[in-house]
Amino acid sequence: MSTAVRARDLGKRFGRRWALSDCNLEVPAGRVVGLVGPNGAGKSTLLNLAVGVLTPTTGSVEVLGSRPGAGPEQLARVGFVAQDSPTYGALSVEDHLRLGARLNPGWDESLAQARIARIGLDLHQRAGRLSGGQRAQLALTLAVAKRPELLLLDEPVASLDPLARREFMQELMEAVAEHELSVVLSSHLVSDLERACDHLIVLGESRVQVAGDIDDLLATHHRLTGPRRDPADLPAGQQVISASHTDRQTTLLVRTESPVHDPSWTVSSLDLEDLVLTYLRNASKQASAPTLEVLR
Ligand SMILES: Nc1ncnc2c1ncn2[C@@H]1O[C@H](COP(=O)(O)OP(=O)(O)OP(=O)(O)O)[C@@H](O)[C@H]1O
Repeated sequence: MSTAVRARDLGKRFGRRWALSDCNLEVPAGRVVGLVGPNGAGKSTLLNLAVGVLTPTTGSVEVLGSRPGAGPEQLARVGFVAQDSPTYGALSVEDHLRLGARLNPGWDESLAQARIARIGLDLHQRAGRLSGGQRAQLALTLAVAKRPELLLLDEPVASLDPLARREFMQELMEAVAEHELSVVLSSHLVSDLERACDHLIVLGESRVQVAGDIDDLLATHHRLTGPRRDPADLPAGQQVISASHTDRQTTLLVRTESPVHDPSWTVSSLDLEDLVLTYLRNASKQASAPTLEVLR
């Protein structure tokens, strides 16, 4: 199976602050990947590293088997829509399509025209006069019509109203089905991604908290509720992600490849949001825990 994005010990530091650190990832091709995390988690940094806009401070990243931005061929294989769907305000929709055709060797003019017509954009309208949602659709059209193998989208629905959000994701899914794309898209909200994505990367406090196919993640994480006990007593292979206790009762969120047979537990499944929030809570607890530090 080919790999869309592979990161090895990838890190990026701005001044004294690590925007991303110790990032190890292997994203299979053909997936729609949701990249989720709160403000400042490192999502844009990871996408900008993957597209070659930023260079790593540590480690390496490979996209479709090559270094990001390695040359014109590599650039043609990757579509990128940066945060806030950048377009040229003074240029019309038609000018954008002409620019796309001029700059991209694999440009699919009929795809671009059909998409613009379907969305209902006026070819003569300047991009500066379009609504935020329309600009996002224009930017997505430019990225899709270059016929990339991988599409990287940085918070594409952030500025859209709920209906436009839904339509945008629908359009994206159609593009994925029609053109066998791999997609990585970032968001703060799991609910934006739940329907569309089959793979998830959760970033928190500049680190990957958990990553994997969503079906696997949901099948291997369970909530266990039962009489109060020490999580350290669990069998090997049951990794405790979070634990909470009352006087009599313990609730654990565990990750395990095997079924839980212990009859003293009531085992229930998690939804994706529970899972993401648990990992993010852990990350912020670790970040705020006091650490010994050598000051220079
Ligand atoms: N060019 C830069 N110079 C300095 N610091 C930066 C730069 N870009 C990002 N950072 C810092 O790196 C951290 C991660 O930022 P990043 O934009 O990757 O997060 P994000 O998850 O995309 O956030 P958001 O959801 O708010 O867009 C933040 O603390 C941010 O302030």
